[in-house]
Amino acid sequence: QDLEGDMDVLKGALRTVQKTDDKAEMVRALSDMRTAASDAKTRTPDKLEGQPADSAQVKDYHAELDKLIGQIDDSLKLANAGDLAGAKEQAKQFAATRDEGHKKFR
Ligand code: HEM
Repeated sequence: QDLEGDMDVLKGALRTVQKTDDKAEMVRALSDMRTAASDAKTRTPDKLEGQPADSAQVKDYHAELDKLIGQIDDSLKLANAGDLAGAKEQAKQFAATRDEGHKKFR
């Protein structure tokens, strides 16, 4: 799984999160997003190729993905509690993190 593949999973699973009314399906989609975001942390975007692992930019890349993972966990908590509307509301915040990440690293 490369970074593009991780991003494609994020995109597809987010669409499921936004439209499903099935608790198990939503929990699965959010879990898939969590796995993809964690995997993305092990990849290097082209823009950061050659940057040392401890550089400010690489750290910021990881921090942006950790922010997304934290938001996914908040949504997962709600979904697991059966609050699908709340989980969807929380998932609206993913887009801002996505846009931030893309502006800086895509
Ligand atoms: C829910 C959140 C996100 C979604 C839905 C999303 C979706 C996508 C999609 C659809 C692509 C194009 C992939 C392709 O070419 O097939 C992409 C590329 C990319 N995204 Fe995201 N993204 C998200 C969050 C992030 C975050 C948080 C970061 C950075 C911290 C990030 C960094 C990148 C980079 C670097 C690329 C270019 C990858 C490449 O083609 O090599 N994305 N993203």
